[in-house]
Amino acid sequence: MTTEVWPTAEELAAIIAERITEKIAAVQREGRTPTIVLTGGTIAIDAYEQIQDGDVDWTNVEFYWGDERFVPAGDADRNDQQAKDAFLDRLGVPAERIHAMPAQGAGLEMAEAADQYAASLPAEPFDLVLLGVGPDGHIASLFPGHPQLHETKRLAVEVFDSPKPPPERISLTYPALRNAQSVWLIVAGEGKAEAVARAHAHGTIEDTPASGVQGLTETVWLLDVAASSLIVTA
Ligand SMILES: O=C1O[C@H](COP(=O)(O)O)[C@@H](O)[C@H](O)[C@H]1O
Repeated sequence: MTTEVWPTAEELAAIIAERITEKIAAVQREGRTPTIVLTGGTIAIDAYEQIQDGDVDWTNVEFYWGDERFVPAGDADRNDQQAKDAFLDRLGVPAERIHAMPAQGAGLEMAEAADQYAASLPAEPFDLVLLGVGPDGHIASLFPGHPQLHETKRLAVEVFDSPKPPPERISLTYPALRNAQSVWLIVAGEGKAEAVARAHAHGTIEDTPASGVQGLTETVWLLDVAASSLIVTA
């Protein structure tokens, strides 16, 4: 695991935007179609807004989500809509490359929606999973103390009681999130400092879900100074 710290949230967002573009370009240079799992959250959206064309074929990237709010398609609360508004539409990513989680109102119960999404995931590891971290240490929609933390079979699950609104969500589980070459946890702000410190020290998945996800090749924490301020170094 590596941790990189940047002076401000603005600088962090710019670096995340650059790194995402570089990662996608590198996978495309290998002759493969990159598979990227997007997160919601404040720093993620700030970063997405700064993503530029770069040396990337944006028509040849598969985008998935780590979690989604189970509200109607197009709702401003949806993580997919926020990403479309921030960069996917601007860069011309075709609809067939955007693997959004099913929305409320599409005729599926939440458990069916989760299972349908799980069935649509690639078998090969994702190239990159991006994860925001909540002040309580949650990642995707895996919240402290919730039973979804212990799911070992299903790759996506329904969440009926998210402590952060809206309450109904779908989330990838650890088995899906860990099936990734690179996992980047992106975190800004003092309000996240305790959770970040726990994940760097004695945190468990029960109290700090962010402790429980590692990439197959790399796990990188990208932080601003405020979010890193309580990490205890030996
Ligand atoms: O609800 C969610 O929250 C987290 C973190 O969001 P933030 O605004 O505190 O940065 C996010 O990672 C997750 O995808 C989202 O659904």
